[in-house]
Amino acid sequence: MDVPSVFRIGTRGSPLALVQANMVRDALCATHGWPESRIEIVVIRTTGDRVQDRALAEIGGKALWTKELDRALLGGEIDCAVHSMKDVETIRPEAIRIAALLPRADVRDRLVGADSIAALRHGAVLGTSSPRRAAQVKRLRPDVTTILFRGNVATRLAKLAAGEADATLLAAAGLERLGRDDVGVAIDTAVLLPAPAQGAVGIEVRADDDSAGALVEAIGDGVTQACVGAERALLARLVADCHSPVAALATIEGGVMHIVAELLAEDGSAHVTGAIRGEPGAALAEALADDLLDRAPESVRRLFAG
Ligand SMILES: NCc1[nH]cc(CCC(=O)O)c1CC(=O)O
Repeated sequence: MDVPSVFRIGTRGSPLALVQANMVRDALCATHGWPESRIEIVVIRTTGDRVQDRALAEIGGKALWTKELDRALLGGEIDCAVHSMKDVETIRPEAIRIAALLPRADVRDRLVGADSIAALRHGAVLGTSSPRRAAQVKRLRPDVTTILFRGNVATRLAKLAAGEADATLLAAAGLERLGRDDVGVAIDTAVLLPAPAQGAVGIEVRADDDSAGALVEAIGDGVTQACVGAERALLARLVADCHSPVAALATIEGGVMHIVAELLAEDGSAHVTGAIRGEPGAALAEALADDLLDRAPESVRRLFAG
């Protein structure tokens, strides 16, 4: 195989992104018997990193975390790009391929600032920039209001400590990777269903780069790829993305896939949930998406499927 002497991993520069890039480096070195010096980590600044003061959905919405990495990948500056799959747009350029997913971490959200959603004080303020988390908490607690919380994990925890909100929700996976799993309490997925692809780190390559593709595929986890693939197929069928108030979780047990999903009105005043069990794959997720759209109240359905 034609292998470059140095394998370049492209990543964003946030502390979480760097940890995730290091995880990919370690997996590649362990699997291929490479010394660490074989890998170069290339930090690329994205639009999402620059713009901190507005709702992500407002600033032109799409590809905030991926556009610059895509450009570097397609331009041959890097051999692969590492992403939190939760932040990767539903529809990717044809010239880019998700070659592997690392084994998925804890998929749950952690609540910081209270012991449970029920225990939030009356009229509590939740800091979040996630339409899904805002809608889910308002559904359970209509008295709660939300304010926009952006920035990386440390920034959000600092805002909470400064009293800007009573509580916030953060992905357990991100906290764990940053060594902060002492923070907050994990909320059961039966209470707060996570975002599609939450807890999954993906590695993309150029679709025509068979050499990088094979090297990266060797560190992939098949179950994670199937489950995250199904969650992303559900998003695609809904014409939704990471700014949509949608939650979904696919799991596989004994070769059977189980998908649970939830669509919400942005203020949590309406929602629809559903589940399906069957042969792993996109078709199963699409069937669940169609069922949810069929049953969704109008205030929910109008947010989805174009
Ligand atoms: N949108 C930001 C983002 N993207 C991925 C993670 C956490 C790591 C993961 O879910 O894999 C986070 C932070 C958070 O939601 O708390």
